[in-house]
Amino acid sequence: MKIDNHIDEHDALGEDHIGTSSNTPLRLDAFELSNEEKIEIIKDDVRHIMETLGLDLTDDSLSGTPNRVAKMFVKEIFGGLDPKKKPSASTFDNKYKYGEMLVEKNITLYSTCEHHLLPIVGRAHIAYISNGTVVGLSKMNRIVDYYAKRPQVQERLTIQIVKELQEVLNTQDVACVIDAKHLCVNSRGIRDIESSTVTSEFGGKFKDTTVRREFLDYIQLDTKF
Ligand SMILES: Nc1nc2c(ncn2[C@@H]2O[C@H](COP(=O)(O)OP(=O)(O)OP(=O)(O)O)[C@@H](O)[C@H]2O)c(=O)[nH]1
Ligand SMILES: [Zn+2]
Repeated sequence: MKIDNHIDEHDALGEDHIGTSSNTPLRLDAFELSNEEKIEIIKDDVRHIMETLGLDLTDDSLSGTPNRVAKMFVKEIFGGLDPKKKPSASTFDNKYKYGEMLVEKNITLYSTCEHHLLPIVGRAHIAYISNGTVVGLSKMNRIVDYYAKRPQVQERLTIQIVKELQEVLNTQDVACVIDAKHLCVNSRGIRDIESSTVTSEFGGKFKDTTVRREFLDYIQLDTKF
């Protein structure tokens, strides 16, 4: 079981099928269609859903919706399924010998729940301790955005962000906390508007309680979003 154009270096497809990896579960033929071909197919699918719901697609407010939704899926909210969109993370030597943790906090997060295809909205907080390499600050926000733009569960998203940065920075000493609202919980089903979900992944030195505490103190998790 192998694909040539795999979605990123963490995605060994075989592992997904036994449910033990943090990879996005992908079909073997995930990369056979171009984005334009995907848009054409999804457009028909959305039109079919709308017509099944009884909507009149000749109405000028609705007629453009299938195309609009298809483009939004492929190019925007699920754009992180396209490996070409993966941000290249510029790294630099830690010439200044900065030895403390660096925290990039309150990174705006928009993702989509893979169970209901409803939005997940929140904040990601990242920390790392340099092992000789530093990464451009904005690249951390870009990595969050790339992995968020997929159908996701918050647990997997958190782990994918940490794994990516561990690779970019060549160190295990990376941590990520995500605090997010799931509209599938807030706006339907149980309809609990107040609840949010916190997930975390602590690698290397962040497994130490004092180091972890320092990170958590910096991000003060009562941040509202
Ligand atoms: N673990 C986890 N669960 C999630 C995430 N996003 C949504 N869910 C949950 O996925 C579950 C899907 O459960 P189902 O019982 O199949 O779906 P449902 O009948 O729509 O459930 P309700 O939301 O309770 O109405 C729900 O409990 C969601 O709250 C996530 O990121 N992580
Ligand atoms: Zn959901």
